[in-house]
Amino acid sequence: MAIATMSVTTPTQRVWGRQIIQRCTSALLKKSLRAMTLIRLSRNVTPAPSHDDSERPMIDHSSVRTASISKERADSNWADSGSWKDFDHDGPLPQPVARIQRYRIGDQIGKGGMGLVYHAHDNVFDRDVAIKVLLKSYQSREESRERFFREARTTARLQHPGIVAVYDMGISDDGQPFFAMKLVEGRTLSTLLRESLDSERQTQLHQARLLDVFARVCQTIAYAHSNQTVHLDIKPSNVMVGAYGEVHVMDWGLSRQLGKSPIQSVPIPPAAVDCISDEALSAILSNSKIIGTPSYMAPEQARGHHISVRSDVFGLGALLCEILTGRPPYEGDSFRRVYRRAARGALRDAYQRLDASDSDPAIISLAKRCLARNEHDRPADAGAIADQITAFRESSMERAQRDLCRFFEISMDLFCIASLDGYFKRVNSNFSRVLGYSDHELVSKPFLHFVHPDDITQTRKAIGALADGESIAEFRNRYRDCDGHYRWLQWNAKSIPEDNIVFAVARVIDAPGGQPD
Ligand SMILES: Nc1ncnc2c1ncn2[C@@H]1O[C@H](COP(=O)(O)OP(=O)(O)OP(=O)(O)O)[C@@H](O)[C@H]1O
Repeated sequence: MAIATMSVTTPTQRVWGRQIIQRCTSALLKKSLRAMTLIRLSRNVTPAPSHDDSERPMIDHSSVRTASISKERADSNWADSGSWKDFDHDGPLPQPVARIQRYRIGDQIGKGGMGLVYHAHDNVFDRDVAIKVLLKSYQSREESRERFFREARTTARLQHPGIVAVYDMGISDDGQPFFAMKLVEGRTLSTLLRESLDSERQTQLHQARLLDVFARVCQTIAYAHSNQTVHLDIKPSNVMVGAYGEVHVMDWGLSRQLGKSPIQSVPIPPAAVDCISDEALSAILSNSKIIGTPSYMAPEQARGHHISVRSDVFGLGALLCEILTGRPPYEGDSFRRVYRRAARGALRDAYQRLDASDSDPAIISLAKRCLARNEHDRPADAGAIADQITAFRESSMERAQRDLCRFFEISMDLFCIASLDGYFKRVNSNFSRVLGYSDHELVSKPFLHFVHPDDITQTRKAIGALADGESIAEFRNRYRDCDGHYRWLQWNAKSIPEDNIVFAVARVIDAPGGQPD
């Protein structure tokens, strides 16, 4: 393999030569870094929270919202964010904070369709927890109380790292139904998606992280499916991502145990969806007991037909659609418009947006299959989607590793990965061609061992700058070859401080006479 030895002669050519070196080396660095990033993600390395993260509130206050049902659902854009539950609306009166001897109740951290969620301290175990209290307007209704406790029981029964642990449930000292659960300190996926749209963080890296979250949601739902449980309300606001990357699927309030707790919904005939007036449709829907969130809902669920694990598969497809395109499958300026689209399975717009996204075709195709109008055309269950995501990530990792090896070996340059503690971790074959040492000799001694004594100080300075997080360091130094001669190298390096490593590319810039040109 050729070794890059520039033999430029005139000053103009020398400048041009340096520019080429810089351009080549930084392009190579960029490619290798991208490959390494994919490898890190595929290995499921969870980055430590950034400074950005630590400065945010620990709890996602942005998802506190008023969940209104009946009247407001008809004329607001509620369908984009709210759940449409088969129970009645919340009253306007403020709810007194529940009193429970065991817990010291703190700030309200969220409000859902059925309850208020508080930060609390468990005096018995001396730990912080979240406490959900049934909304006051439902407290007198036996059906609502039963539904609320069913949510607690279902969540407690499903024991999985992706589902919050429920610690306790009961009636507060002042008569309010409540349950206590693990406090998730993090943000909802809807907040993360909003951030990625708002900022320049809509990068390949960011999308890969979101796909990682999606894969974990699939695994959690797969576990629920293996326990005959369907969630039926999968959407970004029901996924919480903790400060250390843990992913929780929240809000099992609408879930059903297949065969045990069927939904007694009243099917809506296609003619009703298409032809009747908005008012008549509202009246039918109020009595239909259909559950879910129309923007993310499978057609059979929206029409009140038989639901199955494949209805959740559609919900996962809807989640993936929002990750890839920034928007859910169905949108509209009124609840009823969104509902009609969901009931008809009007997915053309979603498919077009998916096709236009710059995501990998394999992932786009998976999203479209999950969103198939006919449930039998969808993957069989969440486990099947999790398998496909895993296969995709593994093949991405293999590709990235292959790319990295290729960059290493086809490079005309000396290409290495070094750790900030002063050792090469990996060098390409050009090192031994230029310097004459074996790879083993190069990686087993500190790299300063090979550097000319007069260049050690400035080499240390460059490494120090990289360790301090400076992005690219360019410098020159002399390396001693196995015959005791020194070769001038021009370096371009970039550090990945969180992994304690440096990528570096060097070119030999010996000029006749042994001086750098
Ligand atoms: N265990 C928890 N730890 C931290 N925050 C929580 C926890 N449970 C819920 N929350 C917060 O409270 C909010 C309301 O949660 P809840 O489950 O009542 O309803 P929701 O899923 O947001 O809404 P809906 O029931 O209308 O779909 C959540 O969006 C979340 O921000």
